[in-house]
Amino acid sequence: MASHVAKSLIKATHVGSTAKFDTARRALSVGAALQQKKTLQDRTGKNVVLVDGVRTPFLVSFTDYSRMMPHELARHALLGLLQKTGISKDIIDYIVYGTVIQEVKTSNIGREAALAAGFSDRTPAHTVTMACISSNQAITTGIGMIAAGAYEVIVAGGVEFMSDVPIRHSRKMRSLLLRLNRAKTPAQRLSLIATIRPDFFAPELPAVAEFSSGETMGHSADRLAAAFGASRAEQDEYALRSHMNAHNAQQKGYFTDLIPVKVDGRDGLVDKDNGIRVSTPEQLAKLKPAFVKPHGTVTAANASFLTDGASACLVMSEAKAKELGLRPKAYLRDFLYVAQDPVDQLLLGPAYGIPKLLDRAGLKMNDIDSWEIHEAFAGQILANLKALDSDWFSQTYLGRQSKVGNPDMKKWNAWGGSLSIGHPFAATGVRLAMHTSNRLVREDGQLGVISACAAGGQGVAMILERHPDATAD
Ligand SMILES: CC(=O)SCCNC(=O)CCNC(=O)[C@H](O)C(C)(C)COP(=O)(O)OP(=O)(O)OC[C@H]1O[C@@H](n2cnc3c(N)ncnc32)[C@H](O)[C@@H]1OP(=O)(O)O
Repeated sequence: MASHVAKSLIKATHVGSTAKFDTARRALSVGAALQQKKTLQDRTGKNVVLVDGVRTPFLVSFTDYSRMMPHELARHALLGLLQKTGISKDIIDYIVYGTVIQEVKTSNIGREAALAAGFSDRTPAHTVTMACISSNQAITTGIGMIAAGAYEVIVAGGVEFMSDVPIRHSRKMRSLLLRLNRAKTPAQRLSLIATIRPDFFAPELPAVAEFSSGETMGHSADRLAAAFGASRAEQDEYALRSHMNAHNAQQKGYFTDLIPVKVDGRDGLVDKDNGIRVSTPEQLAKLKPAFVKPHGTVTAANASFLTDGASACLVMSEAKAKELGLRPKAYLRDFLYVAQDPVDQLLLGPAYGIPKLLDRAGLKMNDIDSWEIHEAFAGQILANLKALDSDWFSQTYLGRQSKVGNPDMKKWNAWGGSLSIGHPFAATGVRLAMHTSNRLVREDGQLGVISACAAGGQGVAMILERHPDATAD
């Protein structure tokens, strides 16, 4: 850190630019405060930075966004990013965008959103999907593109829209309709129509469920919580903590990643998350199990709720950010993906990813100043915490000699998490990155870890390091 600051100061002095000198001086004072803390080596040769990021308010599905289309929400995120960073569309080389449940008409939603936002038709865009870690995948795809020297300026993000999902005809009906389309004579058509039976009309609704096992995420979370001995009371307590932390952060105006959305037909702007709801332990205890009935422990309040929302962030090399006069939030220092048994360990991504990431970076739990861990379910978080603190789990599944231990819970999701803020699957990764970056500034930290589980039994872990120029606005 100190050498980086010194280099930028020397460079600024050489070019004689007042603005650059001010930036370097500011960096020096922040850098001096941070120099006692650990700094990580760049692994890409490009010092890739997260310049800034935004998200639409995350709304409970079937509320204010319900009449929109997902690419419109994504368009707001892209335009909001341009407005917040003050950059021109023309400098964006490539857009990588995540979505999980695709709207069939806009399957490459990154491209449709970019066109709707008025980006040049010469700006390529592709859509990635990796369940709840899709926008992490978008960010890390961008890092790879920059590291490879293919592109310099990347927009990464994601959108999820649970107020409208594709509902299919049954397989029998689909097959019939396709064959009808190919029938050559009225007689052939009539004989096909004569095969229709009542069960042809049963629609296929998409489920938040694992394809390979057929089990819903909620059911799996309930089994996981039971396996790790996370009680209903502990889950409710964790969920309440998430809502209280989010409420506090919302009241203090910490969610500076939010960009307001104008929704047609609605007065005013949508400018805050609407799922944050501080309840009481008594109210929470009254709720019935949502998935495993009647004895399960996962309820509507200790599960993340179905959410609509979109996010976008700007990723480039540090040198490019300097050239453009931008003040990055954080270095994107390292990342990795993990995959494990999608039946019994479906939601244990953080328990696998965090130790591996820390080991690779030579860090311990207490080197981390800010944890932003996706809260799919309170029971899933508690299971991951118990796994991280278990020698048995570490020896049996991670090939480590001992556990990595417990994080300092004061540093864990201090602004709430997906349980309270919401979880539009493919948009959450950017929210985690922005809350990490902004918390590092407000809490005067240096290193932040993001981790999340995802359907398919996969997971991500990433390390961000505060940039000396970062502000929390
Ligand atoms: C890797 C991953 O991320 S996997 C995770 C993927 N995400 C999921 O699987 C989403 C899981 N969540 C869900 O499917 C749904 O939110 C469910 C099934 C849990 C709940 O859905 P619904 O039943 O529609 O929830 P709804 O909002 O109606 O709440 C049910 C009840 O709980 C109450 N409730 C919900 N949240 C709270 C809260 N925080 N405090 C107090 N009460 C609450 C509601 O008021 C409602 O009470 P009522 O029945 O008296 O009106």
